[in-house]
Amino acid sequence: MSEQMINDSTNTISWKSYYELCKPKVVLLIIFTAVVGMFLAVPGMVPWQPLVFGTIGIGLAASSAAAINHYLDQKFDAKMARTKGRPLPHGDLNGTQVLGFAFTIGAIAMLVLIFLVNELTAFLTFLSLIGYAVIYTVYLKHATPQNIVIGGAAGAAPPVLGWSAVTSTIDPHALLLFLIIFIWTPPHFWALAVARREEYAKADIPMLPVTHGAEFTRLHIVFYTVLLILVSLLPYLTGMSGMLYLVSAIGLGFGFLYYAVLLKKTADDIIAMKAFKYSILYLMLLFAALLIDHYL
Ligand code: HEM
Ligand SMILES: CC(C)=CCC/C(C)=C/CC/C(C)=C/COP(=O)(O)OP(=O)(O)O
Repeated sequence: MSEQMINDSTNTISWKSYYELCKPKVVLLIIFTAVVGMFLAVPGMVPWQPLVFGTIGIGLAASSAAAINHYLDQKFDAKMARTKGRPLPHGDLNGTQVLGFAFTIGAIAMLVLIFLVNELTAFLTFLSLIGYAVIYTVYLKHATPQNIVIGGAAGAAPPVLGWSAVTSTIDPHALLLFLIIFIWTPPHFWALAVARREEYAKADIPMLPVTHGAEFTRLHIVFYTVLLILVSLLPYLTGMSGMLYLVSAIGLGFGFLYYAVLLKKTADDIIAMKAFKYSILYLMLLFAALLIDHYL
């Protein structure tokens, strides 16, 4: 192989690795919930500046948080099959490269939000970034099985960030969207954690199925899913959304409950992974329903 070809393939690997640091699929859904927040903030079309610069700023901040999480978690990631192939434990990038990348895109995010969106959105986005990348990753994750319940606040922030990008306010309706993602996070994560409990135990991370057992966690998944169905009715009950949203929320919610109850009954890890995958589809479709309903 020529030197040129080796260089080309090394470059491809490193671009792929930087991309992977951003947890692109998670960040894409985060961006979608933020954009829905933007659209719901106004009756007609969102002005293009907060739409474009808000999306870039929030997306880069979330990617920066994800890259910092890769840096701070590298020793734990190396111990789990699901995460040991990540760029740091796998040796594709070194710590300096990862931190350099995270701080660069984090700084760009902040500059874009401060100068091209508004200071409130920049401040709230910074809080979310620190909330996930530092408070959750360094402290909560290793301190308590309630880690993701509390840490979920950072992941639930994007609709509030999107809304404030457009209006420069923290709107009570945006807080309803926050609440939905906040309550969605435990069943989303615990479904995966139940299936991967042995790996979390091996890495010594006190996730709920490790500290309180799989059965207790499955019960909590059912409990939070019922709570999620109730909370998801609030946009309709407060007059923010209409019939299409209500029907979608109920249908999607009972779909989630079906998996939660099936998981409780069967205690099957394959069902746990199905419930986890459904949780992602659920959030995507619920926010799509909010968006479509807004323009009906
Ligand atoms: C504290 C909060 C959260 C925790 C602990 C959590 C945990 C996880 C974990 C462990 C995975 C598996 C990743 C993998 O296999 O590499 C995952 C996947 C995923 N999460 Fe979450 N999550 C949280 C919040 C969120 C939020 C707020 C969103 C979006 C709004 C989200 C969207 C996703 C998506 C789309 C995936 C699938 C990624 C893929 O297939 O590569 N998560 N989550
Ligand atoms: C807007 C903004 C700045 C928000 C940042 C929020 C953000 C990127 C949330 C991601 C949530 C997530 C994937 C948690 C899993 O972490 P984990 O370490 O438990 O999972 P892992 O084992 O897969 O790394």
